[in-house]
Amino acid sequence: MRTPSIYSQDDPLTEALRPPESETELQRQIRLEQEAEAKRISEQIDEELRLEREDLKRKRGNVKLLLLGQAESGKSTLQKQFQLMYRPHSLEQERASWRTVIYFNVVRSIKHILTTLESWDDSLDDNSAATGRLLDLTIAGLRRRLSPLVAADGALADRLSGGVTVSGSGKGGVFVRTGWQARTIENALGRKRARPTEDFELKKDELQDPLVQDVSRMLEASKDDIRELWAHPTVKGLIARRRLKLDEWSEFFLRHITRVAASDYIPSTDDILHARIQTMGVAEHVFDVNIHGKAVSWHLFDVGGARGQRHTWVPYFDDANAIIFVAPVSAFDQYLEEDPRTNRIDDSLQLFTQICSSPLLKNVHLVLFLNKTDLLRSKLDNGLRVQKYVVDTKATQRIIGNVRDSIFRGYLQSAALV
Ligand SMILES: Nc1nc2c(ncn2[C@@H]2O[C@H](COP(=O)(O)OP(=O)(O)OP(=O)(O)O)[C@@H](O)[C@H]2O)c(=O)[nH]1
Ligand SMILES: [Mg+2]
Repeated sequence: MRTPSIYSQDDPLTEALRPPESETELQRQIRLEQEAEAKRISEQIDEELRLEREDLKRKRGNVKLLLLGQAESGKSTLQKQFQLMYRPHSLEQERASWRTVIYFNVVRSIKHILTTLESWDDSLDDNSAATGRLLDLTIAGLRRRLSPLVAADGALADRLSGGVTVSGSGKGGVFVRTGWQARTIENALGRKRARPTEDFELKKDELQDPLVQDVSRMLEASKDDIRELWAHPTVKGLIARRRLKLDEWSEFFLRHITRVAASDYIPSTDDILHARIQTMGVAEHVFDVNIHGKAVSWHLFDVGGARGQRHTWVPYFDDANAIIFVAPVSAFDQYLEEDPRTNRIDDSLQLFTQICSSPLLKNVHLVLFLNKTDLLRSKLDNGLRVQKYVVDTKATQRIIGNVRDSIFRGYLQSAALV
């Protein structure tokens, strides 16, 4: 009787694989080696399949979300809101580096006011010649005293951008790439350093940045002059006549100049949400979110919205799960920085139409986020009329009665949804 064998006599496959009765010792050795190698390969394949399955499982818990929209629509601000909700500690770590951005925003605003005043035609003013001369003298004094602060504009821009300039994306805007917060400190110290682990370390470094320290000293010394400039009747008059247009963040920081110019200033969360710096390329932010007890990783891609940046979005379309399209409804009286002939609402509508008709995005969930409604309300309260600005005929036809609703309808119409 044959000894029991692993080769079952009932299974035809096993029967076929049975070694021949006449197998020599050498042949047996070779066969066993081949079987061991086959087993190793099979186990390797099993392991690879297991890893692939795990990866797939992990990916199923991953959500890729794109934040799209024109420049200044509020994408990075929305991303900061996500950060506040899901990774507040990381915003805490960045807090001090936002000081450089806010100083830059303030210096740019003062520069913009002074430049506009330079080209101001005094025949537009109602004041008598004597009062006009007096006002001129006051402004000349302010300009002289504020000039060292205004001169820091270029150095602050370089600190933030690392000296990288972007052509064709607006007039002299400063763009930052992902990870700019840590790089700003590296640039300040002029050497590479490990990522900061403690808030204190970051604050200390930032406070040691000689440029930021200089600007802080100048701001503190100039805060009365800045307040005087901001409250000056000529400046107020130019704003009222819309000959001087200030961005929302400019007005915000100038209103809070006493606090911002204090030597121990650390930006508040509200300040960080108001700070303005343009995004370059695509910046990924990962948030672990617990949804009904299941951990999901949200990969939020915040993109640069200026026209010169939009080509960088396309590689991210392929495997996106959802898009939040950010539309600034208050922008009806504004024009693109990168193309001053194009109304911002018209550009936003066009962009939305392109996104909606892209075949790459046909299976992607789309959220239309109508942003800056607070500014829309205050503009309408101040008597601005949407019809005067928006040239997109489709949207304009709809702009009757409730303006917010009609802009919304314009978006839907452009997307061929109504
Ligand atoms: N008043 C008001 N300001 C807002 C709102 N959302 C954003 N902002 C401000 O608008 C400015 C521009 O916002 P960002 O988030 O930098 O714009 P962005 O879309 O990321 O712009 P790019 O990076 O150039 O594409 C910032 O100063 C924000 O504080 C809003 O709902 N209301
Ligand atoms: Mg941005």
